[in-house]
Amino acid sequence: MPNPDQDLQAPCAAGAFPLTGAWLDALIQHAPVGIAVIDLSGKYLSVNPAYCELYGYRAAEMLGNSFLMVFAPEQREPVLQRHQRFLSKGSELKGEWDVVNRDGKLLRVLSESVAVRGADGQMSRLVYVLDITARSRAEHAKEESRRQVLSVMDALTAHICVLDEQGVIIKVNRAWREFAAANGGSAELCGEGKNYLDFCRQPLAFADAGALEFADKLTEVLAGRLQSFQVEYPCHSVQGPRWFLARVSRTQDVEPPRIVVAHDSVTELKLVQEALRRQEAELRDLAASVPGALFRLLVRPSGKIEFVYFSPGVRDLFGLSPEKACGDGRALLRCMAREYREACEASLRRAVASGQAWEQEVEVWVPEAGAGPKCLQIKATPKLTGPGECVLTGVLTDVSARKQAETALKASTESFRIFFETMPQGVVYHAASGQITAANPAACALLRLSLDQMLGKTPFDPGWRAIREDGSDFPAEQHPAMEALRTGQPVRQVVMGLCLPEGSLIWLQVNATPLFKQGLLTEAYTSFEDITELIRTRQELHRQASTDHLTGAANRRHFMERLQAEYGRIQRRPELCSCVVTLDLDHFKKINDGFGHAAGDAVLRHVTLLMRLGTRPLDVVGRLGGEEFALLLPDTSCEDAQVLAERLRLRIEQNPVQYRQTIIPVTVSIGISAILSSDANAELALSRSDQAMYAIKEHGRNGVSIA
Ligand SMILES: Nc1nc2c(ncn2[C@@H]2O[C@H](COP(=O)(O)OP(=O)(O)OP(=O)(O)O)[C@@H](O)[C@H]2O)c(=O)[nH]1
Repeated sequence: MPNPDQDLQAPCAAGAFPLTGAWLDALIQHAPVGIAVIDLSGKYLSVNPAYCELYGYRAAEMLGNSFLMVFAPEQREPVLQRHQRFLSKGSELKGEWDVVNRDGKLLRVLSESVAVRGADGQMSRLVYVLDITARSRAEHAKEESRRQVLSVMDALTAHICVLDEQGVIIKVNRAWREFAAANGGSAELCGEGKNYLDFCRQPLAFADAGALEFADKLTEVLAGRLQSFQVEYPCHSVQGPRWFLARVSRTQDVEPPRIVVAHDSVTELKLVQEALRRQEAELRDLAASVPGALFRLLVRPSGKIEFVYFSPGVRDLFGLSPEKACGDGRALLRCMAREYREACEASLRRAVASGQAWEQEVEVWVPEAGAGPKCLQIKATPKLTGPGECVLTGVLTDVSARKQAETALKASTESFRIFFETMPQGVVYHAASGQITAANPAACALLRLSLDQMLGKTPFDPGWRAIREDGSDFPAEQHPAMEALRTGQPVRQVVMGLCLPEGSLIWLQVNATPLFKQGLLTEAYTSFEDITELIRTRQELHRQASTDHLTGAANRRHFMERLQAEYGRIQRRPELCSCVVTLDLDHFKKINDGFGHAAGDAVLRHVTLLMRLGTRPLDVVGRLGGEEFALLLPDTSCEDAQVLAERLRLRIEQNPVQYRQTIIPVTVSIGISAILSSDANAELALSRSDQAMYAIKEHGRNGVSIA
């Protein structure tokens, strides 16, 4: 805007214009610009057509009226003052003004004034007015647009600069300035007025070797041979990795041409891309390491099923590449028998409808992927992705081996069950506690018990009295099952007598085997068979072999065996005391001779019976030969043995043998000896008792003597 004060200080040039009325009128009427003459008070003295047209008034409406009519009310006072100061002091008055035309429309005018003196000698102002509204608006719009461009540029996070065709930086935005300031003072090198091309050609300008390539391409754009290009480059800082995308483009339809360079940070994008790439790589590794094949399939709203992903494992399963498997779903279906296809599709539809996992086992036949049918397990999770559209992600696993094992196991289990049920041997399973968990029918039959009566019982149950072959108790903790559970070792061929609830005694041969699960001893089973007949036969044979057939007493060999065993026991435990007794019939020859040999035999049986009756079951009554007998008295002192012998002697004496009608008196001579651990052998004790017995013979017989 012109400075009114300055304008008014200018010297008045009114005297320099020799105007006459006619000349002035002609000038005003024909001038292409608006011209008016305004007197000191502000009244129009003259207006030309162009002036009237500019403001939209007729000349009659203006002449005689104040020129302030074309100003907005708030401008009128200062405008009038300037007008009057101009005329009173004299000067040029020019500048741009905002005025208002008759329609109230705002106009921008350029005016220039000169002071002229009229014929009456009064000073008037002659003003030339040019409508510059359009130009002003255009300039304003341009300025506005420029400001907008700059503010937009400043608002952008991209670093932007505008170059001229020589590469000189005309404008940079705020981000550019800030980045330049924050990165090693490059503001001096790439600020406004600097040549950006020169900057790019410096080593380490903003990137590495890519900078030269960038500069070359920029040169092409500057020369107009390339419209635009973009290049991504790393520009890492101490704070971390950074990447930028530089975009260069040449403006079109703008003169002179401008080149816009924008550097966008794509670090975040790059990091996300990098993370995605890593994730995808991990997923690929995972997919490759998963046995079988990962897959993803899409069920369209139309019901169409499309495989959209397969991991490379599909090649092993179907002999197809992942691409082929995705592209040709039918190739997969062709590998399935019809019933599997239908079952598979039905279960898939159910999973999609319910949102539940899709699980199915199918048998496939893939000639390309090796011989024989395969059993594949499908497991997938559905996820709705849109109305009626569902994606299922899952895994296909070859479970043929497992299936075969299951089938084999099933067959084996069935075989075992049949075997278990029908085998003649009894089989009983014991838990680690010893409790019976299973028993086969043979076991029930052998033990005369129902399954219910057996389950839960242990060898410690009082109802199970077990004995050894020698008649001694078989402790429950030594039961083969308990032995196997305790030691983890199998126990073989143990003979066990079982006193059954009904009272009978059966003999079993028992084997026990520990069973392990994952290295832990969890149970044991016993198998047994009835060997009662065998044992009885054996016992009979033994009895026969060890028994004197006439009297039923132990024969000499058996008696000596028992004496030997007792001697061994005494040697092991010298604190114990056992005795051996020798008993010889007195004058037996006379009985034979007097009553006959049969009567002698009867006497021998009679004495044996009395010996049996006078001793304990664990004592051994033996016939050593002829009319000589012996007793083995375990855990018996010499005193006790003497009492027993005396009682026996008396009983024999007082109970003569009745043979037919004959009473045959019998007496015996008895010798006693302790079995000493210090003896060199078992026979020594017998020898001492013999000597004691012979001593009695020598002293009249029918007596007892201790060695
Ligand atoms: N009836 C019978 N007699 C037998 C048997 N074995 C041996 N004898 C007889 O037993 C008799 C034993 O006689 P001796 O050795 O002289 O003894 P003893 O007559 O009892 O005289 P002392 O022993 O001195 O009192 C013999 O006559 C044998 O024949 C047998 O199994 N049955």
